[in-house]
Amino acid sequence: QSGEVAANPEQYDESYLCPVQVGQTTLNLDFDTGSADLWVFSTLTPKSESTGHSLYNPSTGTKKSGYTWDISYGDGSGASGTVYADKVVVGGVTATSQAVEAATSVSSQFEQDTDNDGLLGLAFSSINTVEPQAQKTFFDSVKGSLAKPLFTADLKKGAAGTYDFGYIDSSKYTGSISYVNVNTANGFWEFTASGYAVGSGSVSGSVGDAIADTGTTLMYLPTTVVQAYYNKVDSADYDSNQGGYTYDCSENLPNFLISLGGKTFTVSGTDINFAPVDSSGETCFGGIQENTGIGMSILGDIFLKSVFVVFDQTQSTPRLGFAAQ
Ligand SMILES: O=C(Cc1ccccc1)Nn1cnc2ccccc21
Repeated sequence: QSGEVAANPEQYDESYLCPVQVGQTTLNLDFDTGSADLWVFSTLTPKSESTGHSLYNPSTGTKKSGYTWDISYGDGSGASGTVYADKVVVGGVTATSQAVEAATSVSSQFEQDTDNDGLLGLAFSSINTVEPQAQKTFFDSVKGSLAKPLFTADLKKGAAGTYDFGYIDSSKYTGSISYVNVNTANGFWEFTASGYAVGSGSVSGSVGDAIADTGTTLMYLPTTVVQAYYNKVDSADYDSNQGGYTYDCSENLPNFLISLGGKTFTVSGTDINFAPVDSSGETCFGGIQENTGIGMSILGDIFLKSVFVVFDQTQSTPRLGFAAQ
C-alpha cells in the first residue's frame, strides 16, 4: 500500500497536524520523527484536561491489559496512560492492529493546544515508552506492506505540506536527493551534518551530530554556529528571560547554509524569523537557537520546511535523503 496525508501548520508553524483515523474517530496528530509513541487524547483523559480536543474512544479497541506508557519531551511536556490495539489509517495506509496509547494524563502544554489531539511517533521503535513491552510505531507496523519501506516529509512555511508513505513523489522536490547514513543507536533519525555558512558563500566548519525532528519547532545548533549566525544580526542578543536569541522584528535575517551528504541547502532568513515574543510585535525570537544541554543538534521544522526529506529504510542501514523543495 501507499498514501499521502496533509500536514497542516499551526500558528507560526509551531507544529504540523495531520488527520488520522484512530478506531472510529478522526484525530489531528503531530507527526513526530523525534519520538516513537502514538498517543492520543481519549475518553479516559480527565475532562479538565481534554476540553476542546477530539477524543479516541477505546471501546472500539482491544485493551492490552497491564500495559502502560509515560513519555517526557525535551521541552518539559509529557503525557501518560494505558494501551489499546486498534485500527489506524493515515492517508489510506492502514495498520489493522496498531498500539494506540490512550492518555489518562497530559501536561499543560498539550492541554492548552486544542488543535493537537496527540502525537504519531516516527522515530525508531526502540525508544517507544510502553511497558512491559515496547510497541511498534505506525511506520514499523505498515513498513512491510508499503510499496517501498520509506516515508517522506514535505513541510511548508505557513501552508499545508504532506507526508507520503511508501513512495517518493518526484514532483515535490527539485534537483537530486543527497543521502546520509543514519545512526539508530539513540532511536532517532540521527546523522552527521557537515559545513555551514551564514548569509552566502562557501560552507566551512562542521555542525556535527544532528537529528531530523519534525516534532521540534526550531533549529538547535552548536553555540559556535549560533554565535556566528547572530553576529550578522545587528539588533540580536541572547535574552535569558526569553531563553534564547531575540532581535528587532524589523531586521532582515541572513540565510543559513548547511551541507548534508555533499549538497548545500539554504534556509532562508525569512524562514528563520520565527515569531514575535509578545503582542507588541517589536521583538522577535529566532528560529536558530543553541543546542546547549540537548547533547546533539536538532534540525526541526524551521529547517525541514526548506527541504524535501526521505526517511528511508530500504537498506540494512537506514538513510536520510535531502532535496531542495
Ligand atoms: O523534545 C524535543 C527536543 C527539544 C526541544 C527543546 C529543548 C530540548 C529538546 N522535541 N520534541 C520532539 N517531539 C516533541 C513533542 C512535544 C514536545 C517537544 C518535542
